[in-house]
Amino acid sequence: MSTKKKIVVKIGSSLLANSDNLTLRYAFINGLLSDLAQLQTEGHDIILTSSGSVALGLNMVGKRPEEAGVLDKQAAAACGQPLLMNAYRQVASEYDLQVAQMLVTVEDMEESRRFLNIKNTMLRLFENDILPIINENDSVATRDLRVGDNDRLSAKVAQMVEADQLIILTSVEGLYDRDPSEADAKFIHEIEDVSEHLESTTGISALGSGGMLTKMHAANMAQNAGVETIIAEGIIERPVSSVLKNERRFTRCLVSGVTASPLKIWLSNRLQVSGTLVVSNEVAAGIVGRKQGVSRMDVISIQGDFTKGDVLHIYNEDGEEVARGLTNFSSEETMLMARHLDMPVEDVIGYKTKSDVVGAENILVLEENHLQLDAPEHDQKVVIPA
Ligand SMILES: Nc1ncnc2c1ncn2[C@@H]1O[C@H](COP(=O)(O)OP(=O)(O)O)[C@@H](O)[C@H]1O
Ligand SMILES: N[C@@H](CCC(=O)OP(=O)(O)O)C(=O)O
Repeated sequence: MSTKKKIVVKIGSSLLANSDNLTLRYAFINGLLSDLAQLQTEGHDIILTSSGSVALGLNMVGKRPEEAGVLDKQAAAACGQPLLMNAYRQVASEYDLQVAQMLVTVEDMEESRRFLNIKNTMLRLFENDILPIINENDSVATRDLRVGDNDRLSAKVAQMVEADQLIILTSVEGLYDRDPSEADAKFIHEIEDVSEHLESTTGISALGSGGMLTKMHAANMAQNAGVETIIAEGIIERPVSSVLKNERRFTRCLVSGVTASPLKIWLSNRLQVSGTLVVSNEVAAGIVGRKQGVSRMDVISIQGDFTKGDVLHIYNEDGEEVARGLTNFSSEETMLMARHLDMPVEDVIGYKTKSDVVGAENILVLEENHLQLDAPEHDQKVVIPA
C-alpha cells in the first residue's frame, strides 16, 4: 500500500455532462467512484470538488450554455445540484461508499469561524469514512462574491485541509504551451513556477467556466500554500489512482522549496477584496521594494466601503495593482485622515494611533507571489480626498 495521503480531487463540468444534450455521464461517475472507493479503503482521505450543477440544470430552465445569463445559471444550479448528488449517492452505494454534500460561498471560506466549521466538518466526515463532495453554492453567491470557478475553490479547500495533492481532472491530458486545438501545441509534464504559465492558457470548452487559466490560478494558489497540483485527463479508467501510480502522462506543478508565511498565503488566496487605495508611482515602487507601507499622506484615492482588517488592493497611478494588504482603518477613517493631513490623527478620528493605513508587515507584493490580479469587477464608490 502507498502512504496514506490527503487528496482533493476536482471534477470539471466537461467530465460530468455531455456537451450536446447536457445530460449526466453516468459511466464517468461510475469509474470515478469505484476508484475513489478503492483509494478510501487503502486509507487515503479524499475530498471531491465537483462542478456540474449548472450544466445539468440548464435543460430544466430551457437554456443552452452559450445563451444563459447569471440568473439562468443560478436557477440551473438549483435544479442541477440535486441531480448531481442523486447520481453520486446512487453510484456510491454500489461501492459501499458514503457521500456528503457541502455547498460553500467565498464568505464561508474567508470568514474565520465559518472556515473552521467547514474544516472541522470535513475532518469529522473523514473520521467516518464519508466522502465530502463540495461545490460552490451558486444560487446564493452574488456576482462579486463568488469563488467563480471550482478550480480555485478546490485550491482553497486543499489549502484548508493541508492536502498532500490537488488533482484537477479535466477534458485534456494536462497543460500545453498553448491551446491544444492549435497545431504543434507541446505538452508540459512538469512545472516549477506556475506563474510563468499563466499567460499560455486561453480558450474554454462549451461547458467549462474558466478553461486552463483558472486551473493555473488554482495551481498557483496551491503552490503558494505548499500543495502539489496535478492536472490530468478524467475520462480514463481509474482516473485518480492511475495518477498516483504514475501510469500515464499528466502535468505536475511542483511544490516550491519556500512556502509563503501563513499571512501571505491567506492574503494571496483571498478572493474577497473590499476596496482599493491608489498611491503615487513613487510610493508604489517603495512598496514593491518592501521598504514601506501606505501612510495617510500616500493615499491619492480610495474606493470601496471597508472596515479595519479588510483586504485592500493597492494600485499605482497607472492603474496597475502592485500589492494587497490588510487595512488598519475603515474607509471613512482613511478618507478623513487623508483629507485632513494638517490635523493630528487623534483630532480627525477620535483616537491616538501611529499606524499606517496599511502597514508594511501586512502587505503582499503581487510580483513576488505571482498572484492572479483580480481587479474589482463592479463600480465601487470612489472617494477622492480633497
Ligand atoms: N494551454 C492549454 N493547455 C490545455 N488546455 C487548454 C489550454 N488552453 C486552453 N485549453 C482548453 O481548456 C479546456 C479545459 O477547460 P474547461 O473545459 O473549462 O475544463 P473543466 O470543465 O474541466 O473545468 C480544454 O478543453 C482546452 O481546450
Ligand atoms: N459551480 C458550478 C461550476 C463552475 C465551474 O468551475 O465549472 P468548471 O470550470 O467546469 O469546473 C457548477 O456546479 O456548475
